[in-house]
Amino acid sequence: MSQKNPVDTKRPLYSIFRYAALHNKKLTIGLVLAILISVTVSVTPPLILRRIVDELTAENATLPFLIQAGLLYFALTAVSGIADSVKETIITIFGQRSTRHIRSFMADKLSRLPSSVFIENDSGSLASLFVNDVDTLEDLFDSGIISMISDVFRIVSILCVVYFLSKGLMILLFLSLPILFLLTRTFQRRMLSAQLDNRKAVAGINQAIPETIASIRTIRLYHRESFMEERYGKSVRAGFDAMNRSNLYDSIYSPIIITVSSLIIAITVVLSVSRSDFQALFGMSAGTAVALIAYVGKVFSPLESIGMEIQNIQSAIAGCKRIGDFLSEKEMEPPSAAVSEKEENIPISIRHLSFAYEDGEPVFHNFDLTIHEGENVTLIGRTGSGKSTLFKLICGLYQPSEGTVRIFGRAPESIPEEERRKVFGLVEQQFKPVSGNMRDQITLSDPSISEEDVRRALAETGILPAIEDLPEGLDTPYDPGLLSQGQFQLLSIARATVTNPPLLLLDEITANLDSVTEKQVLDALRAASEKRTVLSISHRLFEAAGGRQVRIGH
Ligand SMILES: Nc1ncnc2c1ncn2[C@@H]1O[C@H](COP(=O)(O)OP(=O)(O)OP(=O)(O)O)[C@@H](O)[C@H]1O
Repeated sequence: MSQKNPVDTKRPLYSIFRYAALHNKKLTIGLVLAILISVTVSVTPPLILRRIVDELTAENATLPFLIQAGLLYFALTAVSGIADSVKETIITIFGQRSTRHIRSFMADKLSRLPSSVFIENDSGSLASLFVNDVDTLEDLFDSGIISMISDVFRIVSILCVVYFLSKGLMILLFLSLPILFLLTRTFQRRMLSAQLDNRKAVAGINQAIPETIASIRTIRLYHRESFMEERYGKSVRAGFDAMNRSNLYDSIYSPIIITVSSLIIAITVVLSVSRSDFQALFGMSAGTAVALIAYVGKVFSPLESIGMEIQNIQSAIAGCKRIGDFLSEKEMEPPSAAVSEKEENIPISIRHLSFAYEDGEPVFHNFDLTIHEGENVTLIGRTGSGKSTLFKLICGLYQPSEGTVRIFGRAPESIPEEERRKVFGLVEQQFKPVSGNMRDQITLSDPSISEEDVRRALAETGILPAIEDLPEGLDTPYDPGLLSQGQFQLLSIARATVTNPPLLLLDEITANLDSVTEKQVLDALRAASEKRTVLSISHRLFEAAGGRQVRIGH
C-alpha cells in the first residue's frame, strides 16, 4: 500500500529527522537523555580536580577529603566515559533503525513504480541511490546532525563553566574559537579535496591494470606499451601527490591547535598575575588553573568534530534530496485484479496494444494477438522489431500505454507473485544462476515445490542423470563449472516447468548454443511443450517445433 513520502525535498533534513523520531519514539527520548547526561557529566571531573589541587595547595589539607574527592573524580570520569559510549551506541542504533525504515520504504516504492522510471533511469543511478545515497543518510545520523548538536552542547557547557571560573579565559576562548573553527574547516576542506584526488587516482590505477591485462595482445602487437605505461604512471603520480598533500595538512593541523591552546593558557596565566585590573578578570587559584587547562584541552576536540559533521551534513542533504525525488515519483495505478470471463480460457490475448519506450517512437501500435490453448507460436521479425518488448509486456514488466494484455483473462501484473510460476514459465537466452545448491536453481528456494516435482521436471528435460552424478546430487552447491552451457539451459527449462504451468514463454533459448547442444535442448523442449501452450522467439525453434508464425513489425 502507498504510504506518505517521508522526505520532503524542500526541507529534507527536517522531514527525515521528524520521520526518524516519530518511528523511534522511545529511542529518541533515550538519545536526548544520553546526550544530556553525557554532556553534563563530562564537564564535572575538572571541577573536582580543581578542589583537589586547591586542597593540596592549602595549608590545612585533610587526607579523608582528598581520598573522597579522588574517588569522586575517578567515579565521574568513569561515568562520563560510560555515558559517552551509551550515547554513541544509541546514536548508531538510531541511525541504523532509521535508515532501515527508509531503505524498506524505498524498496516498497520501487515495486510500485511504472516501467517508465526504469527506462529513464539507468540501473547504475538507481543502484547508487539505494547504496551511496542511503549511506550518506546513515552518516547523517551516525556522525552528522545528532553528534553536532551534542558537540555544540559540549562547547556551550564548557564555556559556561569557564565563565564562572575565569571570565578572562572565557573572553579569550570566545574570541579565538570562531577563528580556530574557520581554520579547522579550511584544513578539512583541503584534506577532503586531496583525498578525493587520491580516490580518483586509485580508480584510474584500478582501471588501467585490468584494461592492460585484457588487451595485452593488442598492446604488444601494436607496440602501445609506452602509452599504457605513461597512463598508469600518471595515475600513480597523481595519487602520490594527493597523499602527500593530505599528510602535510594532517601533520600541520595538530601542532597549530596545540600551539594555540598553549598560547591561550599562557596568556591567561600571565594576565592573572600581572596588573591588578586584569586580576579581576583572570585571577585564579592553582586548582582553577588546572581545571581551566583541562577545559581548554576539551574544547578543541568537539570543534574539530563539528567541521567533519558539517561536511557529512552537506553531502547528506544532496543524498536526501535525491531520495526525496525518488520517493515522490508518480506510482503506477494498482492493476485491476478483475478476470475477463470471455478470455479466461485463452492463454494469451492482446487487444489494441500500443507501447513506446520514448514518446513519438512507438514499438507497438494497435497490435492484436490471440494464442489459444495448446498452440505453439513463434514470433519472428527483424532486429529491433519488438519481440523482446512483447515478452516483457506479457510478463507484466511493462504496462501498455493503450490496449490490454491478458493471460488467461488476467492482467499479468495483477497475478500475485506466489501464483505467477503456476501460470507461466519463462526460459531466457541464458541460464541465470541464484545462490544456493542445484535444487535451489530449480525451486528458486520456494519451499512449496516438492522433491518429486523437482525430479519430474529434471527427468522431463533429460538432465536428471547428470545432476545425480554430481558429488552431492541436488545438494551440490552451485558452481558454473559443474555443467556445460547446454546442460544449464536444460536446467532453465526445468526451472520453468517445475510448477507445471500451462503456458511457456521461450526467449531465443538456443541463441548461444552449438548445433549438437541445440538438438539436446530442442528435444527437451519438445517434451516440455506437450500439453502446454508455447510462445517463443526463435527461427530455429519454429523450424524444429512447427506451429504458427507471427510476424512483428514490417
Ligand atoms: N529499455 C529500452 N529503452 C528504450 N528503448 C528500448 C529499450 N529496449 C528496447 N528498446 C527499443 O525498442 C525497440 C524494440 O526492441 P526489442 O528489443 O523489443 O526488439 P527485438 O525484436 O527483441 O530485437 P532483437 O531481435 O535484436 O532482440 C528497439 O528499437 C529498441 O531499440
